[in-house]
Amino acid sequence: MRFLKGHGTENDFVILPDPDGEVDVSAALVARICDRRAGLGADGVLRVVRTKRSHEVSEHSSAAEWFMDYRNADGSVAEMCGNGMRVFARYLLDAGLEHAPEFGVATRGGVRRVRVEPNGDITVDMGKPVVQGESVATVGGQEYAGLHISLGNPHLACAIGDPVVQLDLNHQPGFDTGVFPTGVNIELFNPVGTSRVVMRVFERGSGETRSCGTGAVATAVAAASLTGDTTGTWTVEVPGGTLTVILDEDTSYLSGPAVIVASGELMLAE
Ligand SMILES: N[C@@H](CCC[C@H](N)C(=O)O)C(=O)O
Repeated sequence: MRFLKGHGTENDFVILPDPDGEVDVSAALVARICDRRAGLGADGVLRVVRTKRSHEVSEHSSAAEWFMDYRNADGSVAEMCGNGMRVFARYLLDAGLEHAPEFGVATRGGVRRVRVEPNGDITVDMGKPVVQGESVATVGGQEYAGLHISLGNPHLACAIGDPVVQLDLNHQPGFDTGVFPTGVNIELFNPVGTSRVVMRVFERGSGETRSCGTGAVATAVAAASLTGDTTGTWTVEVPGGTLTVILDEDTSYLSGPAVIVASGELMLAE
């Protein structure tokens, strides 16, 4: 099976081109591919399927030619992946399967529009974030309050007083399974000056990653709410780089770099 490897601010993905939807990618295979010692190593897998060949998207998604079949490193599926979408778009452009400056991609969370910026960065229209209430994450015995926000996938974004660089995110943080029955992506952030935050994330299905696009948008929403704003441009610094989030009245945008770093033949099989 042919593969490519790419990343967006070091949130890294294995890309599996499967235009006709012929490959049955089991959870076990995804977990083996993402294993950083016995496999290629990645935070997730992006299977590239023609929307009309996918059985998972609704009729209105057929407006987009391509479906991003996203899987977490443990093989679980997710509705949306912001950095994955930017890397997926880079692949489509490099392969000549889509053309700049703008096109749509189908996901389990609906169609997302992507745009190529003059500097090569890729921007995704992430849709309107939905604040669903408040909840609490527990890290190292410490409780942190935050906002429950949906970007298609679930997030708990917590502003904390302790420096995020000092947190131990080697273990699953605690969360309220009554509020998040299918799990949650947990962002911990420090506001640093005007419209800038430093963020770390523990992703559902992947553990700590060096960046999370949907998490960056959730973090911007939570940071903005502390200032009483709902709109504006936010710089989100993550261990793997810097992302820009724009919040407006109707939607949100995520921008940053996305690169393909390798391609080859995968020897792993079902
Ligand atoms: N890294 C992604 C989010 C991937 C999905 C997430 N782990 C989930 O299960 O919801 C991003 O860049 O948004």
